[in-house]
Amino acid sequence: MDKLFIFDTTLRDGEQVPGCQLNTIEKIEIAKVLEELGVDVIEAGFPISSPGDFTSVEAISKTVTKPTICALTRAVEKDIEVAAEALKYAKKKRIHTGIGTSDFHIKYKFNSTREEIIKRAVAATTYAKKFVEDVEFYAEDAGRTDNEYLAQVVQAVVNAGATVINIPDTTGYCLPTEYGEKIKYLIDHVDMKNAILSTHCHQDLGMATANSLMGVINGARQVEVTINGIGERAGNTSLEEVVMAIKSHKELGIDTNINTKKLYPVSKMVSSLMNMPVQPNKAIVGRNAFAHSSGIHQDGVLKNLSTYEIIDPKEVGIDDNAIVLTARSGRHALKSRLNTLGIKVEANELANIYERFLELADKKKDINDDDLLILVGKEPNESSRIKLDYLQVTSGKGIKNTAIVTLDVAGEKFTSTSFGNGPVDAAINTVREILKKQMTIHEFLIQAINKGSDNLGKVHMQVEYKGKNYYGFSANTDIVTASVEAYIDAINKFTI
Ligand SMILES: CC(=O)SCCNC(=O)CCNC(=O)[C@H](O)C(C)(C)COP(=O)(O)OP(=O)(O)OC[C@H]1O[C@@H](n2cnc3c(N)ncnc32)[C@H](O)[C@@H]1OP(=O)(O)O
Ligand SMILES: CC(C)C(=O)C(=O)O
Repeated sequence: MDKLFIFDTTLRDGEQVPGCQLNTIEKIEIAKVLEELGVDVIEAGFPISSPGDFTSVEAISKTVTKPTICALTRAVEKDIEVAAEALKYAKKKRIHTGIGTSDFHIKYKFNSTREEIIKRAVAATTYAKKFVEDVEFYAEDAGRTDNEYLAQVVQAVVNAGATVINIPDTTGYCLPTEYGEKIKYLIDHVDMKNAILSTHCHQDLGMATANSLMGVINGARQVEVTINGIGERAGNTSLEEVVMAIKSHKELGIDTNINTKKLYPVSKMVSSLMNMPVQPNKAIVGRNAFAHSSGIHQDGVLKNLSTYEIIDPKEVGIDDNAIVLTARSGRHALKSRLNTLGIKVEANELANIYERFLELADKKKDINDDDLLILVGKEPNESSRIKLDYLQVTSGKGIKNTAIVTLDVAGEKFTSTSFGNGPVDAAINTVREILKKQMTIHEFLIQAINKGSDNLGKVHMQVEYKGKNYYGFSANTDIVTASVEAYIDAINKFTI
C-alpha cells in the first residue's frame, strides 16, 4: 500500500469562511482532535494575517506534537519570517509559500510576466529554506495554468529545495480528467527528486473530491482537505469523503493514517465550533447519510445491508443506520419497527395498520414510535414520559436570560428556574436542573421552515446520555419552546 498524506486545512482555508472564525482556544481544541484523528499535517493559519492568527499558530505548535504544523505565506519575505517565528516551537514544522501562476493571476493580480513569477517563486522557496527544511510551494490557480509553464515553475521550485508541491484548483474549475492529466503531466515532465505533489481542490462545480482522487490516481501523494468540506466560497475537498473513498476502494493500493471511527465526532465538533451546520445529505457525516426512508430500500437493508449500504456506519463513528418511517415506507419496514416495539402482527392485521399508517404519514411526514403505538391501539408508556407543562423565558439586551420551567414527569409536576447565555440556554439549563442527569447536546439545529419571521421554527437535537445518542425534533412558532420540546423528545427516547 502507498501512503497518502492527509494535510488538513480546516484551521486555515476552512476558517476563511465568513462567520467561522475561531479563537485560539477553539483552534487548539480542533488541532488536538485532528491529531487524534491521525492527520499528517495541520495547516494552522496564516501568521502574518493578524496577531490572533499568529498566536494560534504559535499555541498549536506548542501543544500538538504528532502532526507537522504548517503555516501559510505569500511569496513575500516578511510573511515567511513571521511564519517561521510562529512555528518556532513546533516539533515538526513546514512553511507553505507560493504565488499565482495562471495568466489571470500573473496579468491582473501581479501585473507581471511568467519569467518574473518563476523568479519570485524560487526566491520565496529559497528564503523559506533558510528557516525550515520542509517547504511546500503552492502554484495558486494551477488548475487554470497551462501545463507546460506549470511544469517549469514546479521544476524551478523543486530545484530550489521545495519538498511538497501543491497544485491547487483554486477556482474549482477543472474537470476530473483534466486535473488528473495535469498531475500526470507534471509527474512525466518534472524531475521531482524527493518531492511529492499535493492536491488542493475547491468545490465551485461540486468536483473537489473527484478531482482530488484523480490527482491521487495519477500520482499525487498528499491531499489538502477540510472537515465537512468547509472552505472559501463553495468549500474545499472534504477529508471524510476522500478518506472513505480510498478506504472503500482497496484496489487503489493506497492507505491513510486516519482513524475513521473518529470522523463523525470530529465533524460534529467542527460544525458546532464553526457554527456551520452539516447539510443532512452530506456524504459520510450528514444526518441522512445512513438513513433509509423509502420502502424498497428499507426492505433491501432489512434483508441484507449490502443492498444499499457501502460503508458500515460504525466505521465512521455512527452508532447505527436508521430506518425512518414515512409515507414512502413499505410493509416490511413497518412490520420490523412494530416487532422492535414488541408488537407482533399477522399479515391481515398488517395490511390494515399499513393503510392507516399511510394516511397518517401523508399528513405528518415522519412517524415516530408513539404514533405507531397509537395506530395499533396501544397508548405509549405514559408513566415514564416527560412533558413540557409550563415555560417562561425573560431575555433581551442588558438583562439576565432567565427561564422558569415546569415539567410533568410521570404525572408529577416539577418547577425550577435557571439562567443561561441566551433564552434557549436558560430553558435547557432549567430542564437539566429538574432532571439532574448528565446529558450532553451534540447537535442543535434551528431552521426557519419559510422565510417570514411569523413562521414555524424546526429544531433537531442530538443528545448523548450514557454514551448513546438520541435524536429529538419539534416545530413551533416559538423557537425557545421548539428547542425545549426537541430536547424533551430526545430525552423521552431513553429511560432516565
Ligand atoms: C487562495 C487562497 O486561499 S490564498 C489565502 C487567502 N487568505 C487570505 O487572504 C487571508 C489572510 N490575508 C490577509 O490577512 C491579508 O490579505 C494580508 C495580510 C496577507 C495582506 O494584506 P494587505 O497587505 O493589506 O494586502 P491585500 O490583502 O489588500 O492585497 C494582497 C496583496 O498581496 C499580493 N499577493 C497576493 N498573493 C500573493 C502571493 N502569493 N505572493 C506575493 N504577493 C501576493 C497582491 O498582489 C496584493 O499586493 P499589492 O498590494 O502589491 O497589490
Ligand atoms: C493558498 C492556496 C493553497 C489556496 O488556498 C488555493 O489556491 O486555493
